[in-house]
Amino acid sequence: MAPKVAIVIYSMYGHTATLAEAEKAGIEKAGGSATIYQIPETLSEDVLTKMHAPPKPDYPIASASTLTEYDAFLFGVPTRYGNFPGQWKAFWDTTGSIWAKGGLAGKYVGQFVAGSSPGGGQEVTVLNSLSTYVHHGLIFSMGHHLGAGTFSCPDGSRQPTNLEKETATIQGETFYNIVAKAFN
Ligand SMILES: Cc1cc2nc3c(=O)[nH]c(=O)nc-3n(C[C@H](O)[C@H](O)[C@H](O)COP(=O)(O)O)c2cc1C
Repeated sequence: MAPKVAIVIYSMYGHTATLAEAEKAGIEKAGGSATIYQIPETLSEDVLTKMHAPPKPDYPIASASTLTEYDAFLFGVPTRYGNFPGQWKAFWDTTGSIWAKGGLAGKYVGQFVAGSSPGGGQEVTVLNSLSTYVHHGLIFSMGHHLGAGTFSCPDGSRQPTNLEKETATIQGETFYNIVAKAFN
């Protein structure tokens, strides 16, 4: 049976979304498939406009039940003040009970990141806080100690390079090959 993989992201300016597509390409290259979700936005349209955020990408919104439908996850996490965004905290707060009850034990997780400067964030806390719940949690790291990554420069103008997208694709392919072994 092939594992079902969800790539779950928060992306305000599109960098994390670009890496998510590259990760998905890697999973497909390995013979798997993946669905990209985004977690709910918590900021108002007015605030998003003031932050010059473009319209959201057209991905389905992840919910608590989403997490129970998949075997493995790659989380796309942009950096906010050296940590993960409040949107991710709000999502864990609403879904953490599922993780806490062990309802997702045996799931595999990995992550990739975006920031304004190389290594700008401490997003590892997303997985650290989760891995206490998720047995066999697979924290797969490639290149940057938090998985594939990109940086946007302070004005957001720098887009993910081909090398960064290639690293994300390699991470997706490798992640799927490792997880698929556990399902065969
Ligand atoms: C409120 C705010 C705080 C940020 N804090 C950091 C930070 O601490 N370190 C960093 O490297 N980048 C920081 N950034 C830059 C974002 O991580 C960067 O724009 C990244 O590309 C966001 O990913 P996205 O394009 O998918 O939204 C911040 C951006 C915003 C809007």
